[in-house]
This record gives sequence, C-alpha cells and structure tokens, in this order.
Amino acid sequence: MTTSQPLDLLPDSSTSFLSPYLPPSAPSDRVFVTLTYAASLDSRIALGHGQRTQLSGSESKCMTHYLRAHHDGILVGVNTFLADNPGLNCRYNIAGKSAVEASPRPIIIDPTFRCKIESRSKSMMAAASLEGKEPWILVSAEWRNSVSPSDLVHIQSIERMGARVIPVVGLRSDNRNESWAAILKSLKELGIHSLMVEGGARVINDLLCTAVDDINGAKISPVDVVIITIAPVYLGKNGVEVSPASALDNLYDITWDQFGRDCIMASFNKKLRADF
Ligand SMILES: NC(=O)c1ccc[n+]([C@@H]2O[C@H](COP(=O)([O-])OP(=O)(O)OC[C@H]3O[C@@H](n4cnc5c(N)ncnc54)[C@H](O)[C@@H]3O)[C@@H](O)[C@H]2O)c1
Ligand SMILES: Nc1nc(=O)c(N)c(NC[C@H](O)[C@H](O)[C@H](O)COP(=O)(O)O)[nH]1
Repeated sequence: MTTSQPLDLLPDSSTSFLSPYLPPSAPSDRVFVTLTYAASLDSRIALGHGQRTQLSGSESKCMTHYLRAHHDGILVGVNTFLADNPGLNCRYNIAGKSAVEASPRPIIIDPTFRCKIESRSKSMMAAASLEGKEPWILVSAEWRNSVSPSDLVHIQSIERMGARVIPVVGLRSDNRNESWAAILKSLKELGIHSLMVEGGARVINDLLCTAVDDINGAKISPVDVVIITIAPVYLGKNGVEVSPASALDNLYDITWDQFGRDCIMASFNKKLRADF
C-alpha cells in the first residue's frame, strides 16, 4: 500500500494565474481537454524512450496535482505507463474532498493491452489505498473481440480489483483523427467531461494536429487549453521530443508565470483552424 504525503499548497497568486484556464463547472456537449506536459529547454520530455525523467521542480509538480484535482480524467499513452509506472492520482489537498474524490480517473490509451497492469502497478496501489481511482484502459474493439485466453484471465483479475478494460470502436494507431474522435466520444459517454492529457510525446504531438467534428460538422481541434512546464535543463538529441508534424500558430490569451525554477505557460487553443 502507498502512503504518500500530500503536496504543499500553492500560493494564491499561482491559483489565480491558473483559474482562467480551468475547465468550466458546467459540462458542455464535448469533453474539455487540457494538454499539459513538462519539457526541457530543447523541447524534450524525457532523456530517452522508456526513461522516466523528472523535469518539474516541487512547485510545478504541485501545479500538476492541482490541475489533476480539477479534471474528471487524466490520460496517458501506454508507453508513458510502461516507462513511468505513474500513480495518476491527486496528492494536492483539496478542502472538503477525500483523496479519491479529488483524484481524476486514470485513463491509458493502449489498443493492444501492452500495459499488463496488475495489483502492484502504482495507480492500482493508489486506488487500493484510497488515494486515487481505479484506472481505465482503452483498448481497440478489434483486439478485445479476439482476445487470447491468457489476456482474458488477466483482464478479469484486474476488473475484480475495480479497473476496467474498455473496448473503443475506432481506436487505431494509424489514424489520429478517427482515434481521438472515438476516444473522446467514449469518454463523454462514460461521464468524463474534462480530461487532462499528460503525454507522452506521441499523444501530445498527435493531439496538437488532430481535428474532430463539432456538432455542426466543422473540423475543430479537441484541445481547449495548453499548459506547459518549461524546466531549465537540456536533455540533448537523444531525448524524446515534442514537436508537432507541422508549424502551429494556435495559442492565444497566453500567460507566463514562474513556479520555483520552472516557467509555466498557460494558454487557450484555437478550436477552429484554417489548416484543418
Ligand atoms: N515530461 C513529461 O511531461 C512527460 C509526460 C508524459 C510522458 N513522458 C515521457 O514520454 C515518454 C513516452 O512517450 P511516447 O511518445 O514514447 O509514448 P506515449 O506515452 O505517447 O504512448 C504511445 C503509445 O500509446 C498508444 N497511442 C497513443 N495515441 C494513440 C492513438 N491516438 N490511437 C491509438 N493508440 C494510441 C500507442 O500504443 C502508442 O504506441 C516516456 O519516456 C515518458 O517518461 C514525459
Ligand atoms: N508535469 C510533469 N513533470 C515531469 O517532470 C514529468 N516527468 C511528467 N511526466 C508525466 C507523466 O504522466 C508521469 O508519468 C507522471 O507525472 C507521474 O505521475 P505520478 O506523479 O506518479 O502520479 N510530468
């Protein structure tokens, strides 16, 4: 069982800085998506593939957990799950809320169930010790329909512990627009109205260039807000890079603040873009 210490509270100046960018309290017809990650000065998020790399200082780590408390779900790609074994809970103390209530639902995109999540995974241990919620693993419907007997036993064992393996029709690795439309539709139906996306690079690079249909059929970005921690280090050319497939000029109402030694950029993302 984990018994993690709650993190320090942010000063009022920091919560005021973040407040315009938090998800609205009333849900809309779409999932509100906050894209957030920590990058080096050379736009790397890890030293190398599969390497957990701590970039955020203690103050910006508190910020991340404060943001987690304001979202229904927190999403990572399966490579991040495998590299970092993340807890994906909220360790920021929110007055009047238990740790489980404050924590978002961990969501892992994992079309072919590579994560092999089990009771000793940090997110499962956090849930078992009432410090977080049980994770949901989004797999492709095709994979789920032809699941092997051993994977089925594995799924049943983690579902008995409260996790869920959720088949998503349209979740595929080779078409980001179709994939993200399917992910967000499924999550909305499951009651996730606000989603914090933490990475890794594949997820971030994809999401920045993704277009989904709005209710009128117009192509829009699914991302509402972008919050980036910039840590004053270089990770070098072998690092895992965040760099979308094409140049983007889509951020507005941009604000910067310093959290300890890190800089935080918070901004809105234009929903409608000419190049979609
Ligand atoms: N600094 C940070 O803020 C931060 C945050 C998260 C992860 N990381 C680091 O990033 C690295 C992992 O990044 P990565 O790019 O290798 O992997 P990732 O975590 O983005 O996972 C990629 C995998 O997720 C699945 N996937 C993602 N999007 C999908 C989609 N739209 N449809 C279907 N499947 C999809 C696929 O299986 C894909 O191979 C790790 O080293 C981790 O430590 C850093
Ligand atoms: N904000 C941020 N700063 C970092 O320096 C870093 N490496 C990550 N990485 C995001 C990724 O999702 C990690 O896996 C979780 O930050 C670990 O999550 P936990 O604290 O175990 O819950 N995120």
